[in-house]
Amino acid sequence: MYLYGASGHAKVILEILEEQGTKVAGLFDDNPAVHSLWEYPVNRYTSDWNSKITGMLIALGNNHIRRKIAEQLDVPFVKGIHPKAILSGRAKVGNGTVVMGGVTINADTVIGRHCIINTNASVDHDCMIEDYVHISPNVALCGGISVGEGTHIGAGAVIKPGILVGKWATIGAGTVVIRNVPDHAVIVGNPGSTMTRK
Ligand SMILES: CC(=O)SCCNC(=O)CCNC(=O)[C@H](O)C(C)(C)COP(=O)(O)OP(=O)(O)OC[C@H]1O[C@@H](n2cnc3c(N)ncnc32)[C@H](O)[C@@H]1OP(=O)(O)O
Repeated sequence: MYLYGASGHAKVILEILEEQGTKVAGLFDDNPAVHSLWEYPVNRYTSDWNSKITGMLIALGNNHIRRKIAEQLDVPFVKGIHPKAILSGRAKVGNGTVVMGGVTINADTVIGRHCIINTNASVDHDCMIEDYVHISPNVALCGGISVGEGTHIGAGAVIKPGILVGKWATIGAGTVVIRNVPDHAVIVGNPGSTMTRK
């Protein structure tokens, strides 16, 4: 089992895998100055590794970069689920996705591939979360919400039931979303509205 990315996000994923009892052989990072993370070796990735890798998670928080790396690598992706996350037996989680400690995912919710469901987030019943989404710490998604590919929901945001959030949108930290969000929008505040700069 290997991770791609040797940042702070990788530290959290490493500890999930340690808790799961999954043996991690090492990490990859594009920065040639990085040779280890804790006791784990960090290598540069080349296609020679493809046949040696039986499980991989991409430990990169940026949704665009995570998609780029996922599309480049020809390896099997696995999921990482913290033992102290609460997952309904009727929820589905795609490969490449990580679910951090304290998360709750309720019935009939579907989470796509290469998502991050971060510490203490709550994703309630009947939600549909597409690939490469990051749901940050302490986010509350009520029931029946859809979140499009690549969207980042900032820490502590709250989204009202049944809301549709578009693709590659950004919801600022602490935002309260009460209306549907178009693709690529940046929404902040309470009630949430399009971000403007002075
Ligand atoms: C484990 C982990 O760490 S997971 C990582 C979780 N990360 C997050 O939750 C970060 C979420 N990111 C944010 O909230 C950011 O502020 C963003 C993406 C919404 C905006 O970032 P930037 O583009 O750098 O915007 P910037 O900081 O220049 O702010 C622009 C304006 O919007 C306002 N603004 C920015 N973010 C917010 C917010 N979350 N809520 C309300 N207003 C905001 C600013 O006050 C500023 O207003 P002003 O021009 O009147 O002073």
